[in-house]
Amino acid sequence: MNPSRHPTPPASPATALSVNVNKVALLRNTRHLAIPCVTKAARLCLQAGAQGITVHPRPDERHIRRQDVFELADLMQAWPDREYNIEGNPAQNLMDFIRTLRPRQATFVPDGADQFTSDHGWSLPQDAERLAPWIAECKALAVRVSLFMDPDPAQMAAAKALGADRVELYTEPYAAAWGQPQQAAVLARYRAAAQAALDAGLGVNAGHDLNRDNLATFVREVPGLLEVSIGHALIADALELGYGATVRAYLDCIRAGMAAAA
Ligand SMILES: CC(=O)[C@@H](O)[C@H](O)COP(=O)(O)O
Ligand SMILES: NCC(=O)COP(=O)(O)O
Repeated sequence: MNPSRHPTPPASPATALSVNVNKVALLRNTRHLAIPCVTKAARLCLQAGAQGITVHPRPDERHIRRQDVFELADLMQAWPDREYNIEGNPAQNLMDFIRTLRPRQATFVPDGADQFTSDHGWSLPQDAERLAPWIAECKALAVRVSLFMDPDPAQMAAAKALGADRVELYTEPYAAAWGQPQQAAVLARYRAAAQAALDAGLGVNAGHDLNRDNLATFVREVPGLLEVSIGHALIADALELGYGATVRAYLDCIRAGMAAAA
């Protein structure tokens, strides 16, 4: 489909929304019926204005399978103004996808093969030596590199020194603190980590357990946020509201956060 014929998305907020479609694949994998369709979900999210699609093809293929990664790459060819973000551990299966598909962004996540979900970032400088060649290879392929990191200001300069373009702040601790007495203190850590990343010359992404309740505050409070990748809560909302209305609701949350920050 000619991209020029796609519906014009609403005015894009500075913070891009990348929809993670892992959980569409998880539901699909529970029957041999190819529904719900992962590429249809991605297309509907893009049509509603999502600026990107994210997948995390884990080695056990519990949700996103190799074929999904390739079919989504084909879909993204028709949306040249949107971004494809492939997440994974470069020590496992990620680099084969990067070499073959050259997505706009690769997000390095230090997950073990059988990990329940992502629950921590890289440790720098401890992980630096082994990450450096993978980062260099991605850069040589013109693939932007984002490192999944805990909100630790002290590690941001090392991420930049490694050649990373961005960091993705792991936001589960923020989501867990949402509405709790410690919310302000936790949010202050993310502000400090983002500012340290910006000071080091890194772009700032964020993700994990963001949702319609906690997103606007995070966008308002965290400086320089370029992208949020959101899957679990967004797909859960889409089961109730549909993909289009859900994506528009999340874009509204981002806009509200940007407006409050202005
Ligand atoms: C890296 C991260 O926080 C998520 O993008 C990750 O994809 C979640 O993985 P699951 O969808 O398997 O929980
Ligand atoms: N990098 C975070 C992501 O892609 C989605 O995380 P979640 O919203 O499924 O927790």
